[in-house]
Amino acid sequence: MLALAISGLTMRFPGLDTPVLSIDRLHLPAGGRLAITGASGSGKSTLINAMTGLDTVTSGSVCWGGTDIAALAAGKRDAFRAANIGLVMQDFHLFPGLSAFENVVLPVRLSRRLKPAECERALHLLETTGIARPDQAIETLSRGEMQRVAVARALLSKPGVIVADEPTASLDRRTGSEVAELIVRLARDEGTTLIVVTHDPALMERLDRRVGLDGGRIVEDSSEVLAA
Ligand SMILES: Nc1ncnc2c1ncn2[C@@H]1O[C@H](COP(=O)(O)OP(=O)(O)OP(=O)(O)O)[C@@H](O)[C@H]1O
Repeated sequence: MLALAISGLTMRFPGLDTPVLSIDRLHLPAGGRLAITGASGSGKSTLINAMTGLDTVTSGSVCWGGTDIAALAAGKRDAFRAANIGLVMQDFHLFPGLSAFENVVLPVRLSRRLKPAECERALHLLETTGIARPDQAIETLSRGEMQRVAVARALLSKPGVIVADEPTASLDRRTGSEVAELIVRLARDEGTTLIVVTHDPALMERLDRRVGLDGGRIVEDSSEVLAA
């Protein structure tokens, strides 16, 4: 599991006078479970893109267990993300025309040959996430099942952290609640740090800390409220 230490982080975009994101300090211990909330446009996706290295930051540092990914070139950030960060997105990002199993192993297969142990782990993760037929075509699964496949895929390479961007937002309440329970349980069982952007109260209450954004700044931090 990985600890996160963000400091002096800003993200600016061309044509805008002020930074879209300005985070003085955000630390999360290894194994921590953090919810990020905030209104539309408050900077949640921009923060996720910065902390996962999907975007280049304007200034500041984003350290995962001692590696400052803000100081890495894009190619090295991509390699760090592939090795250390499991991503789960709102709209699943699965590939039609492939089976559930093929979707889980696709990111590894795109970079190198799949090892037999990874093949076994993919099948085990699909079983753990409640997918009974690994060879079922992905487009025939229910939405809840699709998100379960995306969770299994995120965990295949034993990442130190799972970052999920509104993972239950496109699911109905009951299915969303089941997926929320699954993500938190697997993060605990697999020993990964967990960071989730969510408005979902059922998911938020399963995490130990909530940070709220407004105008790209942290305006609320439940751990500081508790410490005060
Ligand atoms: N590439 C970009 N160029 C210019 N402005 C951007 C860019 N990306 C994001 N922004 C702006 O940054 C602000 C924060 O956007 P962001 O997508 O991070 O918000 P969000 O909290 O994730 O919103 P939502 O909940 O609606 O997805 C918004 O005002 C958005 O218009």
